[in-house]
Amino acid sequence: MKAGVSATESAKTNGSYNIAIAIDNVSFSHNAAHSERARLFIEIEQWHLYRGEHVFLSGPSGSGKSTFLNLLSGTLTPDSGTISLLEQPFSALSNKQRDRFRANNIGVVFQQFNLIPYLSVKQNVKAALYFAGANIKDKALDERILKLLNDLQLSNQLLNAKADTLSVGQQQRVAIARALINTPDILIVDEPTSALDAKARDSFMDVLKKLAKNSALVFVSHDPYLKKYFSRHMSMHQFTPNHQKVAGVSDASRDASPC
Ligand SMILES: Nc1ncnc2c1ncn2[C@@H]1O[C@H](COP(=O)(O)OP(=O)(O)OP(=O)(O)O)[C@@H](O)[C@H]1O
Repeated sequence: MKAGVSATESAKTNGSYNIAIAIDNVSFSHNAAHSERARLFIEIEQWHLYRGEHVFLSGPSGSGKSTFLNLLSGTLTPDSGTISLLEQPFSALSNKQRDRFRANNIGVVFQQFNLIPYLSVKQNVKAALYFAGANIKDKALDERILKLLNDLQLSNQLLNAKADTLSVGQQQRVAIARALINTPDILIVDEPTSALDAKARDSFMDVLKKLAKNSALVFVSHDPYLKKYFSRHMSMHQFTPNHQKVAGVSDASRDASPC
């Protein structure tokens, strides 16, 4: 059992919960004192995402997408209301428990990938296992890393290459491997395809959708082309009703069944 989340973990083992993310009456705004920019107000009465459900979130630059993702991953705290992941309200966890919960249950792919440049591909992926409390000397983990990298079409020869020697597309795949190695129930992916050409973008989406099949996936992108991969679409302006109107993207649409 993982520290501080025993009820959640036992539910996870039994597969007894279906809602991966639940948001209730949340409001948030950045501290105006720290910003001369237009102030963003996020207000969400009720929102949830099921296990295995994949949602496409869009909105123009500055509309609050990254802020929303930071609320979901617990790196920002709402001013009011509750965000629960796997039925665990974040507010009930200490900082240490929150870090461990995040490492065990949430995979994040950042816009800039955030790989550790001087570590190898293998070491970057292993770091995620380490933070989740795994015994990284276990040889079986090396097999798991290799398999995942192969699934992501990364050559074995790159295993010991330093992250800062990789192409952008290769870095992106390592970032996905790092996010998926703990088989997270929740996957948060922020603008991952901006550096890819059309062919690489399609192949990336196919692999991501397949590997994230059982995870709740929140996928942020400016690229309307990618909407076709998702049956549920949202625009950030649904969450910012009292902020300036955000142009461009249609309101939520949702299939009855998960993607
Ligand atoms: N730490 C902060 N303090 C104050 N304001 C902030 C902070 N971070 C973001 N903001 C403001 O909140 C708003 C939303 O920013 P955010 O980065 O969430 O938008 P975004 O939709 O992710 O943009 P992009 O697509 O360019 O990444 C912007 O007006 C931004 O200036």
